[in-house]
Amino acid sequence: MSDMLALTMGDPAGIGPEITVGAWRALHRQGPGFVVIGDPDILTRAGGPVRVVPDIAAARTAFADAIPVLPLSLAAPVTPGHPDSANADAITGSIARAVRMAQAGEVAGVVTNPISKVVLRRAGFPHPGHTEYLGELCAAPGREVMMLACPYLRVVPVTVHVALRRAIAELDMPGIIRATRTTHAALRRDFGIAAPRIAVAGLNPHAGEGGTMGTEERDIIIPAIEALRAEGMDITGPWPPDTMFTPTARARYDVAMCMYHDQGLIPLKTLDMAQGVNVTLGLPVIRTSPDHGTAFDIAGHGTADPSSLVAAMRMAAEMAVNRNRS
Ligand SMILES: NC(=O)C1=CN([C@@H]2O[C@H](COP(=O)(O)OP(=O)(O)OC[C@H]3O[C@@H](n4cnc5c(N)ncnc54)[C@H](O)[C@@H]3O)[C@@H](O)[C@H]2O)C=CC1
Ligand SMILES: NCC(=O)COP(=O)(O)O
Repeated sequence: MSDMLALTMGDPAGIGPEITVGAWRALHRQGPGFVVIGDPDILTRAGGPVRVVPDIAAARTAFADAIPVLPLSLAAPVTPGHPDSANADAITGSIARAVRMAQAGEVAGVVTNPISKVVLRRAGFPHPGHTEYLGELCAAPGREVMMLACPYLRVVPVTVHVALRRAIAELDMPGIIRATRTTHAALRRDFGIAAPRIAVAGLNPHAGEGGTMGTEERDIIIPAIEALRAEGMDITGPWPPDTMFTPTARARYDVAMCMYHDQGLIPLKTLDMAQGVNVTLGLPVIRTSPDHGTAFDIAGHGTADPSSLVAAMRMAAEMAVNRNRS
């Protein structure tokens, strides 16, 4: 099994280049090692010692001394903080190449730098984000599940990048069951949790208060929980969302299945944005990323914290070891 990871360039006008340099500084002695698929000049400008390499073997050799880069050309010059949709093909091309390398076994996993969804959308990119694009690249559309994890909490949003009104309308029993089965299997295979304890959030205040504050719990969430329990899962809920993230409540579960994006991501990022990692479950390739975005407001200032990218690298390497073992 390869011990190297592929790191995508992300949006070159965001903080990706500087956190890449910061992550290399944190990891170049002990690893995990990584190779960047991106523009070497942008990384040099961000302060990194950079070495252009022809392949993964050369990248492994170079990693202790410099950031190894498999070069990729940009269509437009880069000004930090000012993204340009002209670079969309290079940004998505970096992701596609990283996935091909993982599929070929050249790298143990893919770590992605942040992209801007709106910048890619303007260039015609049809996906809401990496997660769905990865499903397509792995020929497994619809199998991908987003999870965010930090040392204190794991959350899976059952509905993801849709307007809140649509998330509520689209919430259904098959969606909850699919996301929970994928999460259960991934916690066993990639995270070494033999019998995952799963907590399911309600959608409405007080988890519907017996149907007086909403009926989704009664009609959708409870039937899904009962079906999953019948499969043998250790699963509880629906829990009132306002109290299920307290320290006492969190001690009772390994993952919280959340009904919409912000229900899970707000507690996670509030608890520990610096160590938060975004993981894609359910795919044949391992993929992690920092939990934050492109941070255009501080790009090029030299103040971006690389901790989340470092945590993403470490988590991808640990997942690869667990997956290999299982
Ligand atoms: N995995 C990915 O590719 C992700 C991409 N995004 C995209 O990023 C873009 C910007 O999203 P926002 O909501 O503004 O979130 P953001 O995470 O980029 O920024 C939110 C705030 O946190 C700060 N921040 C973020 N990362 C930081 C770091 N490493 N060090 C220091 N400060 C940091 C920023 O300066 C900003 O004030 C959007 O287009 C969004 O779609 C957002 C999340 C994940
Ligand atoms: N809020 C999480 C996020 O935006 C990451 O999305 P993705 O690009 O990993 O699909």
